[in-house]
Amino acid sequence: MSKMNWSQVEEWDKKYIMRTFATQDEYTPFPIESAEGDYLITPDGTRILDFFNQLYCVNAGQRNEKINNAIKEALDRYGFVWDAYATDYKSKAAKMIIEDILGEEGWAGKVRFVSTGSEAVETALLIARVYTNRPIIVTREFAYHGWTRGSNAATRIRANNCGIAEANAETTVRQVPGTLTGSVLTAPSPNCMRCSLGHNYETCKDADGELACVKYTKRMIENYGKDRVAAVITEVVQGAGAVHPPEEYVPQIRKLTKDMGILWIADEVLTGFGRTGKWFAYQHYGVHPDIITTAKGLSSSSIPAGAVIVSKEIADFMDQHRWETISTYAGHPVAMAAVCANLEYIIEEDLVEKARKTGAYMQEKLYALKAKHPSIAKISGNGVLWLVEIVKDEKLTPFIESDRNFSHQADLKSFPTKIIGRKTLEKGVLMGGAMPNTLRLGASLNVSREDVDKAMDALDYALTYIESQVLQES
Ligand SMILES: Cc1ncc(COP(=O)(O)O)c(/C=N/[C@H](C)c2ccccc2)c1O
Repeated sequence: MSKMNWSQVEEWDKKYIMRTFATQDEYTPFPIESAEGDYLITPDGTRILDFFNQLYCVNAGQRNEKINNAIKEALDRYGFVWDAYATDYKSKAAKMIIEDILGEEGWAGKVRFVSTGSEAVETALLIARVYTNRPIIVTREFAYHGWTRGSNAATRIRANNCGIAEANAETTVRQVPGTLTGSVLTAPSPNCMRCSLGHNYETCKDADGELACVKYTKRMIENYGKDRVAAVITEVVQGAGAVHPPEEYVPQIRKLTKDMGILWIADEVLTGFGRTGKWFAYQHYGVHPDIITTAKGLSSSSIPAGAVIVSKEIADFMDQHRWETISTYAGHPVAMAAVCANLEYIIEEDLVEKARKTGAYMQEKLYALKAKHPSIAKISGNGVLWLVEIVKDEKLTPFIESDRNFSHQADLKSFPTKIIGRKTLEKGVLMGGAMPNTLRLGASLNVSREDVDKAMDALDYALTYIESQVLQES
């Protein structure tokens, strides 16, 4: 039991900290006293299984011993030096990424470290624009690429873009004035179950097998002028927007960008470093991007770190030019020590293969639940990142009609993902999703089979409850 005065912690938390996702009146502190593996421990000693894996970012598990020891060792020497200086940790981290992890593919040239995923995307967008000398970026519906001005201009989560809204009031939300979306085009998301083009996976491919959403993307770029477009940026699996693409999508986006002389940025902030059962999610498709952005699993969030990985061609070009971005903590020596230890741990423990095997087990368990629960319409995913579409009936009616285009005006408590989250917490499991009708499941890459079973039992309990509610209403 903690000796901390937690009522004081909660009082100060509520009194002095600005909160998001809720008004101050709606907000109630959720105190966490410590964390371990896949568990969060509350001040009264309750252990909660975290199937959010925080924000799908603690790949090596909480308080990983190897990473913590490396941080302690680094603290014997550092302090802090900014990115202008070379340190053993930063150079080793870069070498491990380019040679030890990506060396076999042969395309990756250099790395630039930053502190967050948004900064990695900001850097990638800057590099893509200066390298091509073109202004336009193509993003997709429901994309999440960060909250900073450039990365948020490529984000298409309406609730994230829409500024502020009063709680459940029918007032119009107040947009963020001066948002920079003008230089970003929006292509359709490969969201087959609720396709914005009115297709479904069976009907959308043309005689050559091209997906309708890819054809639309091509026509949109042609209409704008491909010589004005710097890059297409994609999450390989849309994390916040919760969309796992059909297998044809990524190879067709790679072909489209190569054919049109446009860069492909793979935003692997959430999917990178083993999350999907490969080092990077693009590797499931036998292609490679021109630029990767990453964070989260780069250090397993032990200390904030992000990175941009660019091709040899882009690295050679940038090497011949003076250019400037300064992020004070980029390449922080202690963060780089954590990155090195994290990558060594993933390699030594073969976490990527463990994630792949856990993915097969989770798929089996989820399909067993699908056979039992009519509210599960679709399961998609791999590794330790799974999406579960929740519906009201066999006509696939969503509980929340606005679905991925919800705004913060909505009654957030009515979202099935929030209802399910409240019920799984009764069983000691944290679970949910940012989108109203789509659960997103994740844990550390070395989550135990017992903990997967515990999460599935909690989900079974929650789905039974939500289906009973639908029956009562009908
Ligand atoms: C593909 C991608 N790119 C960039 C960023 C921005 O990284 P950051 O936060 O600046 O380090 C993120 C962050 N994900 C957010 C926090 C998320 C994840 C799951 C559900 C809801 C939200 C991301 O997923």
